[in-house]
Amino acid sequence: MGDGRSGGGGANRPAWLQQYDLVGKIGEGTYGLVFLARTSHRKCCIAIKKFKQSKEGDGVSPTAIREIMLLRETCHENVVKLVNVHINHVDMSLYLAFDYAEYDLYEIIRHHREKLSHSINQYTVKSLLWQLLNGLNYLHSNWIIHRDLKPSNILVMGDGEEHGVVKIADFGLARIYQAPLKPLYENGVVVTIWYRAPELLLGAKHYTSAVDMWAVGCIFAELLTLKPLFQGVEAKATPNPFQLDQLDKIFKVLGHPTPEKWPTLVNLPYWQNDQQHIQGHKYDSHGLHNFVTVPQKSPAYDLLSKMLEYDPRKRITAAQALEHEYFRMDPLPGRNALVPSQPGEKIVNYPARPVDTTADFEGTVAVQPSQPVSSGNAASGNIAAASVAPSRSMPRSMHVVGMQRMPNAGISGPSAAAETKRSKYGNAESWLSSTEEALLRKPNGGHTCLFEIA
Ligand SMILES: Nc1ncnc2c1ncn2[C@@H]1O[C@H](COP(=O)(O)OP(=O)(O)OP(=O)(O)O)[C@@H](O)[C@H]1O
Repeated sequence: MGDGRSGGGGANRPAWLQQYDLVGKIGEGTYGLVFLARTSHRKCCIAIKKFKQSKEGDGVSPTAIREIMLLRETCHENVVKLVNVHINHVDMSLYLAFDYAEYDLYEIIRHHREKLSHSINQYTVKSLLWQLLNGLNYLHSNWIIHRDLKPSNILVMGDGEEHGVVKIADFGLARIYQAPLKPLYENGVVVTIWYRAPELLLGAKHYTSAVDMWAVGCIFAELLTLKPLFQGVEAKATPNPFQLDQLDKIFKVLGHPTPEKWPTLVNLPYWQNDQQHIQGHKYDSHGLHNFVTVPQKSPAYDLLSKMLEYDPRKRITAAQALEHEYFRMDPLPGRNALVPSQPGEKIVNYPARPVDTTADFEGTVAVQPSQPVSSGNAASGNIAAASVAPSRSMPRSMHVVGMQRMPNAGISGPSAAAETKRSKYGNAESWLSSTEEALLRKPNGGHTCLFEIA
């Protein structure tokens, strides 16, 4: 690399970008692009997530910056490490650099379904779930609710010291997305609703960490069956349209929710307002046992049904789930989820992440001068301080997958408008001292309750 494609090229490259050699684009989500890069000195792999600008071009909000500062403080083996943050003052776009993970649950499940045509072994399912719950328990204990858990956000490390270790990605980013970054509905990007909890689908105004446990239940079922459990068709109006089809899919499996079993159901807006489809329509439950491959009397089934409990206050918490009998019986969960479960069992070789090597970065300017790449972690709270994770596995193969080439915005210096924004938002460190965010509310029935949806 270092061939000039890496973000505007040569000597003009902003200081922070010079520590990375771009390999290519590895993905595109609702809010941005994800790139694979290597640190120039140590050749560690890094995933750089670039947030696209909203149509209004509002840039990065103070709330987003404050939120990112909090994310930089998180440190747990099962939570992906945010190693660096950069803001491009030219257009106030945001770059977050994370530890790179070769696999994710979306691709692992897909590989089993489409290539191997056999289920994921019990040890791997249990180890993936165990680690996911450990990471989630850490986040919830630190008042962070993910809000967008789905298989593509659950990463798994490739070859190396952390082989087979699960890393939760994209946690806390929902708060950054809220404003001013907007989802790109107009560009045809689909927001997955398959893992969304019923209370949110029914218009609940409060998030609790129980929404993440619902998503974990859906992911657990998908690991067992290789198929998404509730595959609703998304309603596309903005903002927050009523997702009737998703509720329909859930009710068909789990039966109609009742105020007897879920007392606060009667307060939910869509339960109150949509008499015809929701209250009035009676669903006969087909029963969860008809959709999953584990016996109804097994600990796995018991845990799954506790995760898919309608009433968020009764839904099992991550801490409680970790204590469940399922994790105390053979096969016991392990740190490397990808090793064979029994001697003699064949190891599954999952495909390396495809990389579009034709894509390139846009030029960027750091919030403050970056420090040289070092092996240690940077001082916390320093938004642009460079810190690079210990060596990561390199992708085993690189190939172009025919994605679109990114436009190159260039780095010709900030515009007057950008200068105004820089003076408004550029002093990132000042946000660290700001503690006025009402982060802590009383946990509700064991679940962390943090967010109020506008
Ligand atoms: N740290 C990382 N290492 C390796 N791949 C990553 C990393 N973070 C994200 N990815 C991958 O990049 C791709 C795009 O991720 P991104 O989070 O932008 O979108 P998404 O999860 O597919 O959708 P959404 O935007 O709706 O969350 C996904 O395949 C994801 O697994």
